[in-house]
Amino acid sequence: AAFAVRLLTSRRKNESEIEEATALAGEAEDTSPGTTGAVKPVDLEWQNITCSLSDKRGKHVKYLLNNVSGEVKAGRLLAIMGPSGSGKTTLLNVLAGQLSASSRLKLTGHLYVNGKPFVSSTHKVAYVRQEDLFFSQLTVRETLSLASELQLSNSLTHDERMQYVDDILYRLGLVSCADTRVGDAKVRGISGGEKKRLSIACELIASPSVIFADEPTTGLDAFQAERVMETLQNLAVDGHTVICSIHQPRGSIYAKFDDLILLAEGSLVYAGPAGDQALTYFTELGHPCPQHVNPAEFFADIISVDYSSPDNEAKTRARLESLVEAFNKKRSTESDKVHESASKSTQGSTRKAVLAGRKRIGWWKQFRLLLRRAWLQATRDGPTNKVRANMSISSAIIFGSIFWRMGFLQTAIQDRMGLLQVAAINTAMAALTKTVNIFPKERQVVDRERAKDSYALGPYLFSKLIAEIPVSASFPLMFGTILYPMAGLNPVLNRFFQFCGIITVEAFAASAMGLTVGAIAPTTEAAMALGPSIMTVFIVFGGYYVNSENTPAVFQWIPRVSLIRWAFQALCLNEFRGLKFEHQHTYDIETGEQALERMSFGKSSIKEALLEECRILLFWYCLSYTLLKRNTPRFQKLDAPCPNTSVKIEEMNE
Ligand SMILES: Nc1ncnc2c1ncn2[C@@H]1O[C@H](COP(=O)(O)OP(=O)(O)OP(=O)(O)O)[C@@H](O)[C@H]1O
Repeated sequence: AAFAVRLLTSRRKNESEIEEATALAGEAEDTSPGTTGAVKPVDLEWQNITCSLSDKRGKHVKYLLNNVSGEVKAGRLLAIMGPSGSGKTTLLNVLAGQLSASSRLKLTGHLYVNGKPFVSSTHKVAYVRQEDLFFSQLTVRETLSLASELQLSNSLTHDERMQYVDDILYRLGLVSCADTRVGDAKVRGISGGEKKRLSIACELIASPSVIFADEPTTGLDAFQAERVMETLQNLAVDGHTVICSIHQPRGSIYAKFDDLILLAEGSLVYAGPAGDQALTYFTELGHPCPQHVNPAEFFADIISVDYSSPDNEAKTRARLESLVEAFNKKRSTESDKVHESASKSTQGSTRKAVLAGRKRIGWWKQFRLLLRRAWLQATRDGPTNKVRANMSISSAIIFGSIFWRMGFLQTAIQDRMGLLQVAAINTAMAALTKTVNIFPKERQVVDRERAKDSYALGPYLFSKLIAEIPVSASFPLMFGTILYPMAGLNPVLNRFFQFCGIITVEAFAASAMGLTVGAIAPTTEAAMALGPSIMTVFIVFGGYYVNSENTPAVFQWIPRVSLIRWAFQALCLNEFRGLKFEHQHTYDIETGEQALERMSFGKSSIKEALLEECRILLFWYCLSYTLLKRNTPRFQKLDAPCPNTSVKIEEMNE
């Protein structure tokens, strides 16, 4: 059935045939829930959407959207245009049911899906955001395959799934770059336009009926922008309902729009068919579009307020107000007809409104898929791994040269302790900075995927931990293998292995702390500032600078939670037990055990210190889990307007 839809719709583009094709898809979807690719036709209608912003004391500040109404039918491409700050993204978010919740916002209005009131929990929409975020080391095909495995029904065989992915690659013109890695700032991957089309492709996997795209051409050159819009147009032709916000598109792009909404300062200036009808409407109001001028530029000119001088501002504002008023008048005369057609579509609709709620795949399957992705991401990230390897080797050589063959003189006791503290700090810092550098960006991708209910947080965090063990363990091992013999640490083979084991566990604890920092901090920059600051406190209470017995009572909890302290303590116990030092005076330290007594480590064991380190690791993991869970995005509720809202808005306009 899916195939029939595409064949029918790609060859014949007139509306009645699209209706026929989408109806066929709808029926197929109703009878066979495992089918992919079928698009249920969805008409959206919204009435009197008003979004107001108030200050902290609840006083009204401004309207982000002011009594906005409109509609879009299945198989049509609607463009929302308007100057910057006019409310395009806000309207798009409201229609997608994804306006971020805020106590300062109040959202009222009506939203209908195929004539039925919108219910957020049962509606599935695709939302292509402005920023394209992916796992950079996966290829285009791998990215899509994983999305398909996470989002599609279990009843599909591997071959069917691959066929489906190939089909989407083909439809979105991504075949030529299917096996190219997505790439990032460090490694060049696919182009900006290809990234945007990949974003659309990922959203298409679940065959959403409605596709929202927020400024899909921003940052693209003219050719790429044209291709992206062509893709959206084709999707509309395939039966999807497509709504995008866009800034001043060029003429050839404007020609692709079926419907148009013009917004200015949150108010409607026009809503209706694009093309000649829109131009005729403005001509009738005394604003003809000059010949050979791009209509999109013409609209931008007449609905923008010019702030270059008070005179210009007054003039352009008066023009804008008259346009808003004229459209309100037009709308109020048409409103009776709109209500009639809305009630007809409610009665006529026998199919379910939109995509039915999809069942998420099982925990272990999620874990396996995410483990594979995390593994590919960790092992393929050559530049990052190379930098980490170079850092581990060079810091080991530098510290090894400074603490070269320390020997067993009295002075070597201080040197050994200094080196062990430096090793603990270096290991923790390297693991922390790597995580806080990468995780905030990865979190954005994960947040988006989780908003689509692709997987749960548990399998994600667990798979990340497991996948990173071999890669993350290799750097402390490199560091230890070079440093240990250079510095002449305890020359027993077993002690060397324990040294490597301790710093590896510490690296994981620091990495888990990095996850928590990344979960709190809004940006990578904030995480990079916060992470090392917290670590500095742990360094101060790391056992070397302040003896735990001299720690003021109020701070005594800090050494207990300091991952540096437990790593340092374990390293000291591993190093000093059984060592003998040359001594001349009675007050000299003769044995390693005496040195440990001085540090107040005498009564503890490596096992106990390692257990504490593991507890800290677990604590940071659990905290990251809780914080990430709490950060699940919340969306603003759409309330019904008060009966006298329209009066209030009219009063405000006056
Ligand atoms: N949560 C919010 N709190 C306060 N102000 C907001 C919020 N969301 C949006 N705004 C304000 O509402 C106005 C409309 O914002 P919106 O992002 O919808 O505009 P836009 O037309 O998409 O702009 P652009 O084209 O520049 O992206 C702007 O003035 C913006 O600052």
